[in-house]
Amino acid sequence: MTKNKKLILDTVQELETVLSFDVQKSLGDFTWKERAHAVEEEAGNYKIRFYSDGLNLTAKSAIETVIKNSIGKDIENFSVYFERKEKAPTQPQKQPNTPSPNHEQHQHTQQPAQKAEMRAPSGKKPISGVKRIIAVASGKGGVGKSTVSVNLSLALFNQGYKVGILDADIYGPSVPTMLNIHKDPLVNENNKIIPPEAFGLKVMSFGFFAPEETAVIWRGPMIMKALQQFFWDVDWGELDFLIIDLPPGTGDAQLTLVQSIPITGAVIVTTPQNVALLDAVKGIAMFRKTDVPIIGVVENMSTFSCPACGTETHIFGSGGADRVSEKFEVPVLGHIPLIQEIRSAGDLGEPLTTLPKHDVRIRFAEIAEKVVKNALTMESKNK
Ligand SMILES: Nc1ncnc2c1ncn2[C@@H]1O[C@H](COP(=O)(O)OP(=O)(O)OP(=O)(O)O)[C@@H](O)[C@H]1O
Repeated sequence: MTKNKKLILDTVQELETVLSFDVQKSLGDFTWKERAHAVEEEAGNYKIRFYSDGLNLTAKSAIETVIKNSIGKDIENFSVYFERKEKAPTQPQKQPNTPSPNHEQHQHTQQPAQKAEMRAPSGKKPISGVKRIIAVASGKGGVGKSTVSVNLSLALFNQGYKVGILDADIYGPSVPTMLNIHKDPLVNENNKIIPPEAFGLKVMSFGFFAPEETAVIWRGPMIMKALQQFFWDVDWGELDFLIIDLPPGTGDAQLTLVQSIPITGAVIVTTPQNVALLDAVKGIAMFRKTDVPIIGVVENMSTFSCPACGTETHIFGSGGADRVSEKFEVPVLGHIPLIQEIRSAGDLGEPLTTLPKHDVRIRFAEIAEKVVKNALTMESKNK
């Protein structure tokens, strides 16, 4: 039991790295570790004692959600116990039937936690030298998000921009393979990580640090800490665009990520199937709620080109991205066909956008032009 209490306290104290900037700011003069100061256990119930001096209800709710998301998977019965560290100079008269101002207890016994509001905090921290950050997202895995991230990055590079790509997909970091990078990043004299370069792109990926088989055991706080290092401890130099290949889905990792840095806009990747489109819709909703503009939708694997006769078949249905576009008033940036060459180019680390005059290169060039145009429009609106 004692061991459990220590483990819970250690885990909670590590959560500082996943707090939004708004909550971090509201901690004031107390550090997170000072506030999350003890864990008590009685009859299998764990009480996490937290000093809440100066915190408003929104901050408390966000703190509860962060704690619940971290330890709620492993421990069923726990409560966050908010109390004052410093006694108020004069204790107010206690009103009948009002709770004591000194503590409020929030029990989490099999009850859904209060959902923290999905609002983008104002305190986003820019990445030094990076002019625009574009998130490439999909509601579901395997739709070609990394393929689009890599080829879009190269298409922007082909148009003369300075481009970096950050592979934030902890569960399937495929960018190093797709760009054929097999060298480990070095650290410069200022202790900044130097991103390896491939085909003119600066590249950073979880894949450099965690082999695929170990990546899945990383827990939320570790992932967030690593991501934050990728934002602010990498020597990105001067970039016109940083493309971030997000992990698939719309969970807490994605949410924290989009709330940490000022994202110019998001590109949503989908395939024409209904199920993928529903996931794309969730992705759009997440970005809208966090005030990140949608640059547009790329429909991947839209048609199958028969390598023998060249016939185009809509094997996953058709018009999906157009339906999303109409419903949410977001532009369609382009359609990429399902062709075996894209898969083999990905496996070999020779992206098709590096080959002159290839149809896929032309399609991504058009997508990149629209991305630049829309991103610049968004940027000027924000000024
Ligand atoms: N248009 C395409 N035609 C043929 N193969 C494709 C196409 N797009 C992607 N692929 C292949 O599909 C597989 C999954 O693509 P990719 O890794 O880009 O998807 P993802 O959405 O990033 O997946 P994950 O969620 O696992 O990160 C890869 O083998 C890739 O080469």
